[in-house]
Amino acid sequence: MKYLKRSAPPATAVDVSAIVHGVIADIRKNGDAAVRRYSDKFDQWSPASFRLSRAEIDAAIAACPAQTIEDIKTVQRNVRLFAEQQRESITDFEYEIQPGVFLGQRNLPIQRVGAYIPGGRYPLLASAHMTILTAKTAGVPHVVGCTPPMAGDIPNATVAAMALAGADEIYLLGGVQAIAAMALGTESMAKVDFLAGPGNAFVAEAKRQLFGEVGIDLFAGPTEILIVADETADPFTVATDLLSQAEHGPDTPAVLITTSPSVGRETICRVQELLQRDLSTAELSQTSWERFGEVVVVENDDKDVLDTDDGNHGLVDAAYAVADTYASEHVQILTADPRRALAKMTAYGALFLGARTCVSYGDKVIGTNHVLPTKKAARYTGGLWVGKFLRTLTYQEVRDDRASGELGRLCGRAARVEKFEGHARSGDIRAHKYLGDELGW
Ligand SMILES: NC(=O)c1ccc[n+]([C@@H]2O[C@H](COP(=O)([O-])OP(=O)(O)OC[C@H]3O[C@@H](n4cnc5c(N)ncnc54)[C@H](O)[C@@H]3O)[C@@H](O)[C@H]2O)c1
Ligand SMILES: N[C@H](CO)Cc1c[nH]c[nH+]1
Ligand SMILES: [Zn+2]
Repeated sequence: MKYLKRSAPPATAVDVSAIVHGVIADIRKNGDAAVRRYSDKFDQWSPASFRLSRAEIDAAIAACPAQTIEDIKTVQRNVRLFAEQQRESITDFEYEIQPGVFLGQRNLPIQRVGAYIPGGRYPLLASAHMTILTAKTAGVPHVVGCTPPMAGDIPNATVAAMALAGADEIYLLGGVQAIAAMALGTESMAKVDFLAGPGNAFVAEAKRQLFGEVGIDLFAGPTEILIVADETADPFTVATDLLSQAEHGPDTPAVLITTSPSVGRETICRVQELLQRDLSTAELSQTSWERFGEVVVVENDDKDVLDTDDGNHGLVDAAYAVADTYASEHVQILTADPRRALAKMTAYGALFLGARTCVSYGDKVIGTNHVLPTKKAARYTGGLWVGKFLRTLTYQEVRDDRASGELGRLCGRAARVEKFEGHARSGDIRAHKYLGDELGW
């Protein structure tokens, strides 16, 4: 493995965890007053009510161009159809584990969900489809949506997407103050059971700190992209797609793992060219690329790599293995046989197979969820999906006397091995009732 470009992260200047801790503690103690103070401080936003009225929501929708509304509906259809397929893949069942003994599973929606739609830098209306609509498809009866104001005003398209996705309440509130208000509740906002949605480092950390008091979907912080490319990849496409995500903020890792030194070198040149090519977000992208961009060449000098049973695939498989160690949020596969990554890779938020698709399709239009794990959370979770809004609940019923008595005997013995006399007696009385055993106590 050889680095053609290494990341060079700056020494961290802000203690995100401490700032978030302070804001949450203040909101816990002072409720609405503290929420207002932080909204004013961080977003210069202190309206009479953070909650939008029906008239304000209708006005926001009316202010959007007709094409925007039509596109929102088209994309929401894709997101809904995919989420519905996911919902159908989750089944309730009842299983007779032994004669007369029934064990079952039911999937019930969470009752109150808080959905965060990012909006600090960009009006990220697509996140409304991913959070609110997915929760609604899971059957959540009440969804509260929060998004920050945009330059001191209502982000019309975001509000339209939130409303069309089915939000029951919409608040123009951002950052930690929104997350804490939804999780803890205030005088004016009833608390939710579960928080979903992506956000910047402050938002992700606030969700992490509040986990336990509320459920959270996953750690979905600042965006990441990783591309695996072989010699068939077009460096112009690779560079364009790396920069598609680098513009999210100054903290976006954009990584290329390639088996081709020339694709690696060419991509670095193309990135520099593209940054000069009338890219309105070039400043952020450049900062991200300089600080967190990496280009890694997986080389041909490891004999074991090439001596696999898979012949020519050896080197590309080695690239997939390197990519897995990053457990990146988005992994795009630009190789001759992209579907092979499905079999070879295990650690990613979402895979994008082949040059005909791209991360932006997933972000904006295609229908898979774009709320995905970052900071290597893909090692233990996938992205947001209907299943995250469901609680898988079990139940049991014993319909046979003999079965109950026999389980009682087993339970008595099992509990006494663990010194649980009280538990054991619950078993004993059933063995007594149904099998006539003596109660020894
Ligand atoms: N992982 C995912 O699934 C995913 C999906 C979409 C977006 N994202 C990420 O979401 C993020 C969106 O970030 P954003 O900033 O544009 O919007 P945001 O809505 O997440 O955050 C904006 C809020 O941050 C707060 N804030 C800003 N500076 C602060 C400070 N110094 N102290 C405390 N609070 C502060 C403000 O209250 C503001 O309302 C990006 O990092 C993007 O990459 C991730
Ligand atoms: N790439 C983001 C997930 O990290 C999602 C997104 C939506 N719009 C633009 N980007
Ligand atoms: Zn994106």
